[in-house]
Amino acid sequence: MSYNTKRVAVEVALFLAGQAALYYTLKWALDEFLPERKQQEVKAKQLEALKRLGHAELELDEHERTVANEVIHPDDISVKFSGVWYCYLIHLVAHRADIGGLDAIVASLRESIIYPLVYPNLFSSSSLLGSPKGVLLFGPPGCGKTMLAKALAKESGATFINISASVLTNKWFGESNKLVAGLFKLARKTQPCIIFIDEIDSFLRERSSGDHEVTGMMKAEFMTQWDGLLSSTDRILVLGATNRPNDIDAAILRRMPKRYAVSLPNQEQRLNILNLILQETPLAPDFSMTALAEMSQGLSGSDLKEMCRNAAMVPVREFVRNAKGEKGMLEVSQLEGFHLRPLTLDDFYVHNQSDATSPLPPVLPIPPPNVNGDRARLDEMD
Ligand SMILES: Nc1ncnc2c1ncn2[C@@H]1O[C@H](COP(=O)(O)OP(=O)(O)OP(=O)(O)O)[C@@H](O)[C@H]1O
Repeated sequence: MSYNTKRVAVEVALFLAGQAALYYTLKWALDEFLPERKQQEVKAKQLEALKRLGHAELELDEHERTVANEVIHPDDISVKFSGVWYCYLIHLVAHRADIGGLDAIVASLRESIIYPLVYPNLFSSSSLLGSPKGVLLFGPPGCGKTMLAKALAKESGATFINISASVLTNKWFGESNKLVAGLFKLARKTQPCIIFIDEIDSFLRERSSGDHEVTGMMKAEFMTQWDGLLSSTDRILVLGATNRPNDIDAAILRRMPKRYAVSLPNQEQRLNILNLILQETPLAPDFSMTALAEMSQGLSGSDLKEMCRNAAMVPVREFVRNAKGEKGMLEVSQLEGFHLRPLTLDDFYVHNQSDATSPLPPVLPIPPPNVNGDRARLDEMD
C-alpha cells in the first residue's frame, strides 16, 4: 500500500471515529439535559406494543394516545402461571412456573377471568355467566399481587393497560376526565382488555372533603365509565391491587365483586416458593427445604427471594475471601473452571440471625397482616 493510500485510510478512520464520538457525546448530552426525550423513546416503544397487538390501524385521539403509551404487550411480560404442558405432535414443552403457592387463586382467576375474556362464546348462553368487570387482589406487600396481574395478562393475551394515577391526573380543568374517558374508549377498541391499577387505594380512595376538585371529578368519571361496562357485553376488566383494601372507596369496592386475598404464604406455600426460587441453585445433599420453609415463617414471597439471594452470596464471599492473593485482589485466572460450594441451611441462619458483621437481618420481620380483618370488612360490603 502506498504512503498516500495509507494516509487516506487513516484519515477516513479518524473522521469516522470523530463522527461516532460526536454522536455519542451529543446523545449523552441530550439524555442528560432533556430526560423527557428518553421518556418519549420509551413511550414510542410502548405504542409499538399496540401495533404488535394488531391495532396498528386504530384511529386514536390525543387522550387515547396518552393512555396507549401504558399498554404492555403480553410478549414483554416474563411472569407466567404454573407449568403448562403443551403437546405439539411430538414436542412436549414445559413452561416453568414463576409463581409459587398460589395455585388455588390461579385456578379461580383462570376460570372466572381468562376464560370469559378469551372464550366469550362459552359464556353467552346465560346473562349470569360472563367475566366480572372488576377484580381486586388484596393483601400484604410482596406476596405476588403484581405477579398475578402480569401472569393474567400474559396467559389471556389480552391488551394490558397498566395505568397509574399520575397518567390520569392532569391539573388542567376537565383534562383528567377526558383521559379517563380515553382509557375506557381505548379499552373498548382493543378488547379483550385488562385495565390494571396497582395501589388502587391511592387512586380511588375513600372520598373526603379534603379531595382536590380534579381528583373528585376524575373518580366520578371513572365510576360512570365503569358502570357503562357493567351494562355491556364488552370484554373489559378493571383489575386492582392493594395493600389497604379498607382505604378504597366503598362505591369502588362494590364494583369489584371478585376479591382475592393474597396473604402471607403458609408453610406449604413457602415450601413451594422456595422450591421455585432455589430450583437452579446447587444445594448440599442433606439440605432440607422443609426445614427452611419452617424457619422462614412470617416472610412474604419477596422476603423469601431476598433471603435466598443473601444466602447465595455466602459461598461467593467465602470463595473470594479464600482466593484473594497476597495483594488482596482476585486474579482473573482463578475464575477459570471455579465452582462454588453448594448452599447449606447454615447459610440462611448465619445471615438471618447471627451474622456478627451485620447486625440487621437482611430480611426484616414484618408483622402478620390483618387479612381476616380486611376480609370481614370486604364481606360486609357485599
Ligand atoms: N408467590 C410467589 N412466588 C414466587 N415469587 C414471589 C411470590 N410472591 C412474591 N414473589 C417475589 O416477590 C416479588 C414481589 O412480588 P409482587 O410485586 O408481585 O408483590 P405485591 O404483592 O404486588 O407487592 P406490593 O403490594 O408491594 O406491590 C416478585 O417479583 C417475586 O420475585
